[in-house]
Amino acid sequence: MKRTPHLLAIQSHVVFGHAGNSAAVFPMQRVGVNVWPLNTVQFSNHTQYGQWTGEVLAPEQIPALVEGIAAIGELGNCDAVLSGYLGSAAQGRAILTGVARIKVANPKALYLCDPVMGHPEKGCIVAPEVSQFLLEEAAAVADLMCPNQLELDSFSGRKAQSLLDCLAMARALLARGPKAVLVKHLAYPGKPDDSFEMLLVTADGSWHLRRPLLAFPRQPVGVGDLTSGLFLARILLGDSLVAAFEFTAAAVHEVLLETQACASYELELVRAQDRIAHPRVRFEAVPISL
Ligand SMILES: Nc1ncnc2c1ncn2[C@@H]1O[C@H](COP(=O)(O)OP(=O)(O)O)[C@@H](O)[C@H]1O
Ligand SMILES: Cc1ncc(COP(=O)(O)O)c(C=O)c1O
Ligand SMILES: [Mg+2]
Repeated sequence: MKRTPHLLAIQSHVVFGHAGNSAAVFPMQRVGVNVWPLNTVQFSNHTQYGQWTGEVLAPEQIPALVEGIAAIGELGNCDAVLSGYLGSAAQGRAILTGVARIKVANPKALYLCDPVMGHPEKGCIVAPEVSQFLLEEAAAVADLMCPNQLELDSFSGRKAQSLLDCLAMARALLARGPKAVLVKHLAYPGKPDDSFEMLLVTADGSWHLRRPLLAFPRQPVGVGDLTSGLFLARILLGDSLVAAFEFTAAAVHEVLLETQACASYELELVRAQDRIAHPRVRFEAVPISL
């Protein structure tokens, strides 16, 4: 029997609704991965509501929890680490310490870094030290990176001018160390208004994918976290990078269709669970080159 992969997911938790681990853990479990959630914050709800209660985990707790798993002899079973929103560069460095410890226990373990920087227009931006940490320290260690356009622009220090420009920017990030860069959400002058686009860039090639842009009265939150979680889960389950990319686009689109049909602001993950595991739609990743 094939072994079920294990994945340590280090990101935020919200009590109500879906963002961070609260958007990613259940879908990753639903597709067949054992998830070890390590919650960097526990908030009442995601920050786009403009108000919340809760606490941030002290950075030293991250390596301490990893050591606890090592002490019971389970760390070698960790196949991957996923990290998302960071409260501080110190929390980021604590994650890298944990990743290094896990790579000693299991040299094949993968690290996916979602370099969450938030949206200035949504009033959620990270400190410059966090952006700098992500580019200068996390990119060198990460096997996979999943920025959105804003994060890619921030890494490049300029705004993308075209699709080929996005490709060049993703390649520049790839050159800093990751084996693959998934741009979860493209934005560039000339992009068709009715499409939502993503890009996958690896040493072997680059692929572009389009899916329909759905209308929402308020943009749902947690879509990026769902995207990076499913992408890593499918890679652990044996998909190629391109197959994982296509699966992720389809499964996320299914969640958004369900969410739109329910006129819900929060992602309808429970209602969409069978569609996550077995997406009915399919989007093709089309090879592109400079
Ligand atoms: N097919 C779609 N139609 C409409 N909006 C979408 C679609 N797919 C994703 N979105 C929205 O696009 C945004 C996701 O991209 P972005 O915000 O750049 O990434 P992240 O979720 O990591 O912040 C979210 O606001 C999400 O709700
Ligand atoms: C607590 C928390 N975690 C993570 C996120 C990231 O969500 P997204 O996937 O939409 O970038 C947010 C967004 O508001 C949040 O409030
Ligand atoms: Mg995000």
